[in-house]
Amino acid sequence: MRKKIVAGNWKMNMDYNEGLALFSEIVNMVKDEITGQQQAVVCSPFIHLHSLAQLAKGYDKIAIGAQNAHQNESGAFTGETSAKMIKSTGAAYVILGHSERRQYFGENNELLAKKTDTVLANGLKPIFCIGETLDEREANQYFDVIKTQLQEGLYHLSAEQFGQVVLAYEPVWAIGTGKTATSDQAQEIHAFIRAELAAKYGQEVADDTTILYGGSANPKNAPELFAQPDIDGGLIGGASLKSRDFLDIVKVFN
Ligand SMILES: O=C[C@H](O)COP(=O)(O)O
Repeated sequence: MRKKIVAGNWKMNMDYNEGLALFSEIVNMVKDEITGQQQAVVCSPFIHLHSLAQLAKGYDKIAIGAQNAHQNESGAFTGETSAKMIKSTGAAYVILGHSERRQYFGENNELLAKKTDTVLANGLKPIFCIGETLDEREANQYFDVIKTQLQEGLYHLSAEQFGQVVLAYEPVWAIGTGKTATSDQAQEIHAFIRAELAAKYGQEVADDTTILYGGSANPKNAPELFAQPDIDGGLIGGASLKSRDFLDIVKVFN
């Protein structure tokens, strides 16, 4: 049975103290209100990781993640953060290939394949993002775009390695725009992704892979999105910055 996950992506928000205050609220709510088997993950800026991991100690329903990692193990890469450093904070997940990294920092599938290897080698789980832009959707290229992102970014992994990967489908046109994919649109792509995984790795691996939806998800639309058979949770941006909204989304799986 695959894991249900609701991951918050704080992006470049929250100074150190604001982040700790928000996370403390989240931990209290998770502890008191989560009755299901779902996992809440908070992906914060690097500066918060260690402190959040300390606050989360002893609560298995909440885990910490980073939003990026360098592809090299260590070295002269001023300003970068390695997977080993992230692991040492107590974090368990790393978002890779978010569309903002692809768009603003030039991250392509080839680079993301290397980052995935480094993250896995350090015992972290990638939350690997894929999804089409508005132009690609309007040109009806979205299935091809997603297939290529999977092939070039992840298909070099063995089935065993792939078992550590969480996927996040994020249509770029729905991120931060208030324009959510309909549950039917999202389900169509999630089912497509799962069929692709079955063709590559077999049905068992496909059935065990958690595939999140991201893009203007909120407490109102999450119940319908998460009710779809192939949507196993969400990668939440804006709504993860408010503890009540984030928790209400996590609670959809109670
Ligand atoms: O990583 C999260 C996604 O980019 C979604 O962001 P959003 O919920 O603000 O649209």
